[in-house]
Amino acid sequence: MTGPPVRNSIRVSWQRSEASNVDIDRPAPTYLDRFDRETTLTRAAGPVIDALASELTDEPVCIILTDAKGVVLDRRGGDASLLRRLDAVDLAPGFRYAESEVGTNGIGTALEIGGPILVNGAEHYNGQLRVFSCAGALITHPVTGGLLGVLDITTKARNTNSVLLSFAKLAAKRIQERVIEEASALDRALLSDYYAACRHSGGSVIALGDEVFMMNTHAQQHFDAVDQAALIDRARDARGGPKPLVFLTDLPSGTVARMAYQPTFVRDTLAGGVIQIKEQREPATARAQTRIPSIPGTVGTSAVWRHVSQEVLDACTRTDWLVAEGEPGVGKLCLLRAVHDHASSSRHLAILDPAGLPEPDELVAAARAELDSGSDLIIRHAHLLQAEAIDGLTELLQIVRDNAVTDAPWIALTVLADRGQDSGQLDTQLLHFFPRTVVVPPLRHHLEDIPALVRSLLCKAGFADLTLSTTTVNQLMRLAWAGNITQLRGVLTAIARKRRSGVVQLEELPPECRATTRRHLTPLEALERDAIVEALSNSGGDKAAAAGALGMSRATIYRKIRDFGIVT
Ligand SMILES: Nc1ncnc2c1ncn2[C@@H]1O[C@H](COP(=O)(O)OP(=O)(O)OP(=O)(O)O)[C@@H](O)[C@H]1O
Repeated sequence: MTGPPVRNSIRVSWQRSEASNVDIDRPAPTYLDRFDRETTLTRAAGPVIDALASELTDEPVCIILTDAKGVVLDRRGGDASLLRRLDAVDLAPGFRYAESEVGTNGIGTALEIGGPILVNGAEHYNGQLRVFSCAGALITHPVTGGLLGVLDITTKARNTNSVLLSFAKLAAKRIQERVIEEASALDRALLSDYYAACRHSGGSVIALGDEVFMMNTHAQQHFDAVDQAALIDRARDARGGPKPLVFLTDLPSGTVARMAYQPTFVRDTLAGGVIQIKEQREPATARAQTRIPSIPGTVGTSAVWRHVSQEVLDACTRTDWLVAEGEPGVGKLCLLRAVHDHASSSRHLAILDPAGLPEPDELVAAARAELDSGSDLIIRHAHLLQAEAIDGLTELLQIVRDNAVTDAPWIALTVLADRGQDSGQLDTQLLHFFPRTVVVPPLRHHLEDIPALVRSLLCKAGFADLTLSTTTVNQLMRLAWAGNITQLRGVLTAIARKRRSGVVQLEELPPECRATTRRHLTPLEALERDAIVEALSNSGGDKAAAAGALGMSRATIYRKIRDFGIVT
C-alpha cells in the first residue's frame, strides 16, 4: 500500500534529519535552563501572544514562541489534553526544537528553510510528533532583517487546517510591528548615548543593544581586526549589566584596554550599553614597578592581573579603604592578603567572614576588638552581612574614620560582583566609606595565567612532583571556569587524588574539563556528560562501544558529544 506522495520540502527535511542522526522514535531536544527571557522578541511578542491566548483558552490549539535557535521561550493557550501531549514530547519552555535535534517540525524546519511551513501529522520525522500539526512562521527584525525567532501554532493532527499557517504568519507580522515600535524607542536612546560618548571621549566607542552593534571609526582605525574581536567579546560580557563598570582587558596585541561601560535605560528597560575604550598607558616609572611578575603569595603575570594587583597595592600603601569585587573564587581574598603582607608586613591583618560569624553582634564586636588592638581588617563576603551587622559596622567605621588621625587602619571588603537586588543597604550605607573599588577579573579574562597557577596550586597542595602535559594545560586554557581559581584548585585536587606524581595526560582530566561547551548545564545534563566521558575513557575512545555501554543509540552519542563539546 502506498501513501500520498511526500512534498519535496518535507522529503528534503527528512534527509536532513537523517543526516543529523535524529532519533526516529523519541524526540530528544536539548534543555537549556538558562536562556534570555528579556529580549526584544519576548518584550514585543508578550502582548501579542497574551491577546491570542485569551481567545484560545481551552481550545485544542497552542501558541509557541521560540528564539532563533528554536528554543521554546513561551507556550500559551491549549486545552489540558493537548498540553499533556506537548509535555510528553518536551515541546515546552527551555527545550530546543531545532530540526537537527527532533527532526522535521514546524519550528525547526521553518528555521532550516528560512520561511513559513505547515508540517502535518505524518510529515513529522519523529514518530511521537506525528499526532500534531504545527505551523511555524519566522519572526524577523523589521529593520536589520535579522532572525529573531519563530511563532508556531500547534494542534492535534486531526484538527489540522491550512488556516493555521495564515494565523501563524499574521501573529508573526503583528510581533514584528511591535518590535519596530519598541526597538525604535530603545535604539534611539542607545544611539543618543553612543553619539554623546563619541563626542565626549573623542576616542574609541562601542555600543551594544539587543540587535544593534556600533563601533566608531576611531576604534576601527585604532585597533586591528584581532584586537577588535577581543574588544567585542569583552563588551558582550559586560552588556546586560544594570550598573556602570570599568574593567581592563588584555588584547592579543599586548595592549591593555581600559573599558568603561555605561548602561542605557528607557524607563525600566535596559536598551543596551555604551563602552568607552582607552589604551591604558602608564608613565615609564609606574610601568617599571608593575613589571614585578606578581605580588608574592599570588600568581599571575598577565597584564590584567598585574593591573589589579597594582591597584590594590596603591590603595593599601596609601591606606585607602578598598572594596574588592568579583565573581566567586577569582582570588579577591588571596590578592588582598598577599598585597597586605607585601606592603605592610608589620601590621597584623584580621580576616572576618559573616559566614563564620552568623550573629551580627559577634561580627561587629570582633571587628571592634581587632581595630582596637591596632590590626588592619578584611571583611570577606560582605554581601552576606545582615542589616544589623551593616548598622553596627557603619557606626564603628564612622568612629574609626573620625578618630584616626595617624596610624589609621587599612580596611577592605570582598563582595560578589553579582550580588542581586538585596544589596541596597550595603551599597548605600557601608560601601560609602570605601573610596575605591577594584574589580578582580574572572579567570576566563586571564587564561594565560593558568600554567603558572597550575604549578603554584599543585605545589601549595603538596604535589610538587605532579605536572600536566602541554595538551592538558592547553585544554584547561580553553574552558570557561565559571568557578574561577577555586574551581581550578578543585580540579587539580581531584587529579591529585588519583595520581601524585608524573605527567597528567588529557584523558586523566575530570569529565567537566573534557567538554568545552560554554553553556550552563543542568545537573542532569552534567551527569550525562560525565557518564559519556567516562564510557569513552573506558572504551578507549570507541564511540559505538561507549554508546553500547550506556544503552544509547550511536546517533544519540554522536549528537551529545557534539552538543557537550566533548574532546575525544
Ligand atoms: N593569583 C592567585 N595565585 C595563586 N592562588 C590563587 C590566586 N588567586 C586565588 N588563588 C587561590 O584560589 C582560591 C580562591 O581564592 P580566594 O579565596 O582568594 O577567592 P575569592 O575571590 O575571595 O573567593 P570567594 O569570594 O568565592 O570566597 C584560594 O585557594 C587561593 O589561594
